[in-house]
Amino acid sequence: MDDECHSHADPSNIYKGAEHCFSSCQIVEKIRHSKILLIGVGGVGCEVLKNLVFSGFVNIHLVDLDTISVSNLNRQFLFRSEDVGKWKAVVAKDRITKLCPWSQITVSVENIRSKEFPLEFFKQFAAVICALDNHKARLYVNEVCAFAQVPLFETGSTGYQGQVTPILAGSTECYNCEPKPQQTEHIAVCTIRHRPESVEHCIVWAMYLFDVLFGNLEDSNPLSDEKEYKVSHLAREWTFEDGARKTSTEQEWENMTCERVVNKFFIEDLQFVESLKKDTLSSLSILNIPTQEQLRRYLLNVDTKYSVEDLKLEEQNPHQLVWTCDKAYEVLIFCLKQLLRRWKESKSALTFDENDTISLAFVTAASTVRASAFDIVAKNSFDVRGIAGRIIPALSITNAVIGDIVVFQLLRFLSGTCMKDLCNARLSQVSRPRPRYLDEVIITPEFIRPPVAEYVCRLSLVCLSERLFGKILRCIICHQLLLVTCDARNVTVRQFIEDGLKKQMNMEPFSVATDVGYIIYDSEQDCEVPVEAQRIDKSTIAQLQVEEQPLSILDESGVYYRGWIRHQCDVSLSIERIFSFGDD
Ligand SMILES: Nc1ncnc2c1ncn2[C@@H]1O[C@H](COP(=O)(O)OP(=O)(O)OP(=O)(O)O)[C@@H](O)[C@H]1O
Ligand SMILES: [Zn+2]
Repeated sequence: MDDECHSHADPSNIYKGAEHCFSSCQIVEKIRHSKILLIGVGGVGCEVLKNLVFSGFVNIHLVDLDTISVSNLNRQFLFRSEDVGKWKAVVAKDRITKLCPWSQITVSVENIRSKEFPLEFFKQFAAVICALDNHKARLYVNEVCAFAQVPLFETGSTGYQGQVTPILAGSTECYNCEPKPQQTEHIAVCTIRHRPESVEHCIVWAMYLFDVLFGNLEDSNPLSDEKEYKVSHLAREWTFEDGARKTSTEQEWENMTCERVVNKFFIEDLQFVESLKKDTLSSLSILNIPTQEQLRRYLLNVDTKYSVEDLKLEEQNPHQLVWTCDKAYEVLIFCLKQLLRRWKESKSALTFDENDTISLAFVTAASTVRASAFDIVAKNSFDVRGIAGRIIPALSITNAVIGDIVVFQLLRFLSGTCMKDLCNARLSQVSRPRPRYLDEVIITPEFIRPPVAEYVCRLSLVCLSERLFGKILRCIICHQLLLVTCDARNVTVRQFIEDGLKKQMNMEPFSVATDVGYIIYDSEQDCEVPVEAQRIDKSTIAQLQVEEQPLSILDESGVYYRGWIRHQCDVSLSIERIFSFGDD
C-alpha cells in the first residue's frame, strides 16, 4: 500500500457513503463516537483494522501479544520485512495512523487474559471484535463480554472456511453454546523451525522441506531461507560447469544431490541440536546420526532394499511399527532418489500429496529422524497421512472476506439491527455436496438489507445461517451469570459467601473455584478444617487474587453458576444475576 497517496483521505466522504448506504444520519454519529476493541492483529485482525478506519471509526483499541514474523508477511498486509520482530499492534497502529491521520488508535501489547483488562475495561467499548487464533483466548473473551454485556463479533478463518458470529450473551448463542470440533492450535514458526515440541511439528516441518526441495517455495514457508537447496538450484550446480554441459552422469547427480540434502538437514543441523543438548545436560538422544561411510552405503543399497509396493503395503497398516532411525534414513534416501527422478521427468515443481506413497514415505521418514533428534515419539506412515491431511493453510482471501463481513455486521448493529437478528456468516466450500449446517443458506440480496454482494472467491461462497434459537442446549458459560461488585480489598471470602451468595442470592454454595482449579471455598472443608475456615474469615478477595476472572460456583442443589468479582472502590457487596438465557 502506498502511504503517500492515501495520507490526505478525508473521512467526510466515508461518512456520506455510510449515510447513503444505511439511509440514516445517526449512523455517522455512531461510527464517529463508538469505541471498538480489536483483539488480535494477525491475518483477520489486519483486515478488520483497515476496514474499521476506512469505514470512519476513529477510536480503536488494539490488543495483541505477539511480534511480526517472516511467515506473517504474505497475508498480514500492514507489515513489511523491515517490521519483522516488532510488536504487531504497535506497527499496525503506526501504519494505519499514517494512512488515516484522523484515527485515534491505542494499543496494548498484552495477553487479553491478563488482569490488566478488568471488566470495566471491556465495558467502555460499543463492540468487541475477536480476531484470535486459539480456543482458550476466544472462550475467555466470550465470557468477559457476557459479564460486561458488550456485543462481541467472533471471527475465525482456516483454509477456505471462515465464520463471523455476532454474540450478545442472553440474546444470542455464545461462543461456547455450540460444541467446537477439535482444533489444531496455532503453531509458531520458530517452533517448527528450531524446537519442535510434538510429532505434528516434525511432520509440518517435513512437509515444508518437501516444498523447499521440490515444490513451489512460498515466503510463508519457515524454511524459505534454505532456497539454495531447491532441487532446481542443485541441478544447475551439478550439471553445468563453466557453461559446459553435463559434467556428471544421472546417477552421480542423484547421489550427490541426495548426499548434499541429507548432510545439511539430517546430519549437520541435527548434530548442532545434539551439541546444544550436551551443553544443557539434557537426556541422552536415541538418534544415530550416520557416518559419511554409512551414508554412502545407504545410497548404494536402498534401490534394491525398498520398493514403492512395499511402502504402499506398509502405509495401509495402522499397526505397523514406527520406523527405527536407521530405517528412516534409508527410506528417506530411497524417497529422495525417487522424487529426484520424478522431478527430472516432469521438469516442474512437485506438490505434496499425502495419498502418494513416495511423498508420504518421505515426510514420514524425515519426521521420524527429526523427532528422534528432539526426543519426540515418531508416528508410522498410516498416522502421518492422517495428520498431514488435516493441516490447513491460512489464506488471505478468506481473511479479507471475513474482515469485510465482520465490519459490515458491526455497521448493521450500530444502525439499529439487534444482535440476535444479525446472522451467523459462514464461509464454506461450494464444492461440498451437502451443507454442513442444516440451516445454511446462500446470501441473496433480499435476505439482508442493505443488499450485500455475494462473495465468490474461487472455491468459496459466503453463506449465512439463521440461528435456530429454540434448539440451543443449556451452556455453562451463558446460562447463569452472577456479577459480584465489591471493594476487593475489604471484603473477605466469608462475607462474599455468607452475606452475598447465601443472604442476597438465597444460595447454599457447595464450592467456589477459579478456572485453574484454585478452590477458595468448600462447604465440607469449612466444617472440618478450622485452619481453612480461618483463611476464609481473614483473607480478602484481593489477597487471594481471585477478582477479575471467571469463577465456578456450585450450589448444594447441583446448579452450576459462573461468577465474576468486579473490584469497585467503596462498594460494600452487591450481587446481580445478569440474565438467565431463555428466561425472557
Ligand atoms: N491471548 C491473546 N492475547 C492477545 N493476542 C493474542 C492472544 N492469542 C493470540 N493472539 C494474537 O492473535 C493473532 C491471531 O492472528 P493469526 O491467526 O493470523 O495468527 P498469526 O500468529 O499472526 O499467524 P500464523 O498463525 O499463521 O503464523 C496473532 O497476532 C496473535 O498474536
Ligand atoms: Zn453459551
